[in-house]
Amino acid sequence: MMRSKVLSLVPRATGVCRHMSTATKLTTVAVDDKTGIATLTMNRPPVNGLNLDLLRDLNQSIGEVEGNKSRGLILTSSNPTIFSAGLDILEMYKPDKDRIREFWTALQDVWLALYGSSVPTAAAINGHSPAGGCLLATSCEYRVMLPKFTIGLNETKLGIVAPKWFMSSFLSVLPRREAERALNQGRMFTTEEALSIGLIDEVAISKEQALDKCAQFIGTFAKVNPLARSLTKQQLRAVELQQLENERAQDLERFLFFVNQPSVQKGLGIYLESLKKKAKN
Ligand SMILES: CC/C=C\CCC/C=C/C(=O)SCCNC(=O)CCNC(=O)[C@H](O)C(C)(C)COP(=O)(O)OP(=O)(O)OC[C@H]1O[C@@H](n2cnc3c(N)ncnc32)[C@H](O)[C@@H]1OP(=O)(O)O
Repeated sequence: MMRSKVLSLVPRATGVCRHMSTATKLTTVAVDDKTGIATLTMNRPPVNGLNLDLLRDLNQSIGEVEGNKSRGLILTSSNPTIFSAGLDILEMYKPDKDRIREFWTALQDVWLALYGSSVPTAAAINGHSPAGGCLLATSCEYRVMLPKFTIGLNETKLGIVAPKWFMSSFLSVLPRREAERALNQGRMFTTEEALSIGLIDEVAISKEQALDKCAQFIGTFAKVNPLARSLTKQQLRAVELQQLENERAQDLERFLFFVNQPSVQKGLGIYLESLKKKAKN
């Protein structure tokens, strides 16, 4: 049996105010004593929407894994049908002007930390993974997904535009022609389609099997010099990482300008309503 050391496992607060800042954790990190692999689990009901609090916790947890000499990181979800619904639209709809800056900055931080992580990373995608969920999955080096779910960057379908660094992660996984078409169409892929196009690496029949397969992938580096491996990864990813580092401020301003356009706000409102109606039916 796996002996896990839970590094941070604090119950979630039941507060209802969406802008409430809490000291509670929306992620947990468990390190397997035998393999040394850390499993980072997102736990923000109902859909792991990436709000400011979850992004901050993710960033802190990735930092914890970097700091605790783990052999690798597996990203997954405690929700049995949703990996992550992507960015929490409530953060972007009628936003608070200070909080939205912190929100986007935290998202940039998470991407820089995950895409640039020095340890091998894998995503056990145990549920739907649209937009920001797909960003997290494609920031990892390996993806194992359960059947009958969907993954993709659907931004154009929402009338919004994925930033360049979302595209970079996508392009690090898919051939350019496929990535370009999927991005322009805002296409969501089923698990089977994602496998055939190369957006995911393997299909697993259960979360447990997905975690095993991710651990096996990380295990393939056991005999590779860790410093040589991590410097190689960082060199391969340096251009995209450096580009966001250099353009962080402009990227934030671009986002703020776009999100505050009346037409974008209107579109987000309609989309939120459609999600709520769907949830009621
Ligand atoms: C202007 C911005 C500019 C640039 C930004 C560009 C980058 C953007 C990246 C993004 O990530 S945008 C977000 C994109 N995400 C989506 O389109 C996913 C939307 N959600 C779904 O498709 C589904 O909810 C699901 C994830 C497939 C899960 O389906 P399920 O049937 O299990 O749940 P349900 O739809 O009933 O939802 C439950 C509950 O959660 C609310 N919800 C869902 N997704 C979001 C979200 N992304 N943000 C906020 N809230 C979300 C949904 O409304 C329901 O709420 P309710 O219970 O209060 O009705």
